Amino acid sequence: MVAACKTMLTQIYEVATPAEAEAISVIGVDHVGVLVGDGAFPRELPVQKALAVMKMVRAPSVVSALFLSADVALIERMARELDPPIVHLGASSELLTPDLVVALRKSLPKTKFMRSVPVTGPEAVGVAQAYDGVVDWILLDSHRTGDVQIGAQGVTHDWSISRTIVESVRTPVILAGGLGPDNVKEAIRSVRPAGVDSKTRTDREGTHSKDLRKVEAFYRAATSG
Ligand SMILES: O=C(O)c1ccccc1NCC(=O)[C@H](O)[C@H](O)COP(=O)(O)O
Repeated sequence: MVAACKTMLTQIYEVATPAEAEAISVIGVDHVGVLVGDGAFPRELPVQKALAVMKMVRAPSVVSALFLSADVALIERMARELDPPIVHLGASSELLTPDLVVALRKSLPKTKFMRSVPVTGPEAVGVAQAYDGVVDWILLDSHRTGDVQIGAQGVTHDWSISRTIVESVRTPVILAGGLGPDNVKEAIRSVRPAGVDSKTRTDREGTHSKDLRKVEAFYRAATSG
């Protein structure tokens, strides 16, 4: 029997249907990631659809509501309507700065916050440090130059930079970017994050719907010692 490593946090995006939400929480994934917004980005769920997905998440799993928008008023309004335990901010670094995140936190005091940080080079260390103590989790992700949002690239980045960040901040770090069942153990060994995230490599090939066998394999690989 494989011993479970209960301390490794797991997070799966993007969960877009009530059935996926229920199944993924039953697997034991800690954070069930739902992409929400006003439709400015592809596949964003509006409030009513997101609520139907969130309703099916079984405790102790919780919902992480991802906003790719940098429109703070929109994020605040939708977060009030959804009331998710976690708001995940995925707008690019230039568009959504730490001072705006601090202001958002003040207006949503009961909500936990996660901030994506693009790991594009050594400058990512300073970007991550600017969020240290500002958010509850820092998510280190791959980024395509010019994108106004961070992530969903399906590719890994330089894990040595991510390791440096893990060693230089106190805030728990979740590693994302090109992770799947086959490389998550190596990623954990290399970076030593508090948690791991997967989107593309736990999708059904060529789609944005989840492959539950891949999700379960990812979860098992991440949490077995
Ligand atoms: O979940 C999405 O659909 C999404 C879309 C656009 C940007 C980010 C998105 N998700 C945020 C995450 O935290 C992802 O899970 C992360 O970017 C990992 O992506 P991948 O490299 O595809 O595993």
